[in-house]
Amino acid sequence: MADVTADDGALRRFLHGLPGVDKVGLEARATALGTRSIKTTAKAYAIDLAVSMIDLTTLEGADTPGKVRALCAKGIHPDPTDRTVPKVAAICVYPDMVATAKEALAGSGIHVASVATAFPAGRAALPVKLADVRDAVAAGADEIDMVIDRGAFLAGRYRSVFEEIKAVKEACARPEGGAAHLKVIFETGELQTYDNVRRVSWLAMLAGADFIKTSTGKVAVNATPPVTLLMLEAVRDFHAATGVQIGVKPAGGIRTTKDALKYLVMVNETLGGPWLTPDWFRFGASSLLNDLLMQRQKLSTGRYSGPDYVTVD
Ligand SMILES: O=C[C@H](O)COP(=O)(O)O
Repeated sequence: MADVTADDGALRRFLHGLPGVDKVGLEARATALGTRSIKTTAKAYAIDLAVSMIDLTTLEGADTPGKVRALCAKGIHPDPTDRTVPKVAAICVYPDMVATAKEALAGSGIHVASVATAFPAGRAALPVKLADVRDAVAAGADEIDMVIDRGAFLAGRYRSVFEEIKAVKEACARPEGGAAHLKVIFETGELQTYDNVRRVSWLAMLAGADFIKTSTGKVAVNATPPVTLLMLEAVRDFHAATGVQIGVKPAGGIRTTKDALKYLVMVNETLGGPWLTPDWFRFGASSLLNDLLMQRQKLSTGRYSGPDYVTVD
């Protein structure tokens, strides 16, 4: 693929040259994939897969070290009475909680993800955003979830967004070698059109995103099936054009097993097996795990357990 990022004009021409999104077709595809039925054995497998793909999240101003430690314990053993339940993929916290989470998760293999770049609004000068990222990486973050500057994107300043993502990617490097993985959050609920979602997906992937993520969970409209499907298709097309595999993370408002399974069907149908692992697909969610545990219990015993079975966050 030619270097479409060589200068401002080339980048703009490329992004505006992407095919326009057929809104009706996209929404119909997302609805159709959401109505596929899943057989009981496949459902049990899919529930455990979904658990293993969760970035178990707490992003509240009132977060305390105790709350973060409790969340980490839950991520390691989601059901203390049943050690066959898999662990989650990551615990997602603000940068000042990274060290606490890192310590609580030591030896578990669960990653610490941290939001950065003045999450959730993304409104700060670049040096402040980069300091935020370096702080989280120095504290031990394995993954950085940055937010893009939606104002710049909507004003058509694509180069600025591109350069910011590149700079954040560089700030993810650890002095001792290696780097935190970079997830780029679009806040799709603020991007106004599906065409913008397709453009920003390509922009982020060209700039070096390891993952593209829908939302912060902090605005009115968060992850939706059509937007996620559009991003999965962009990842498929980027892979076909460059050979580079990029991960996808819908986040915000995904609370039920039914919804999670719809997303897994979309991944399977759009990208296939290579993406059906926690390395390449995640759910950003604070309460989805509880519903997955309840449905898992229902599948194995035929009934829902009592209200004390899962911890209520
Ligand atoms: O990235 C994760 C989201 O902030 C979680 O949103 P949620 O509380 O709606 O699950």
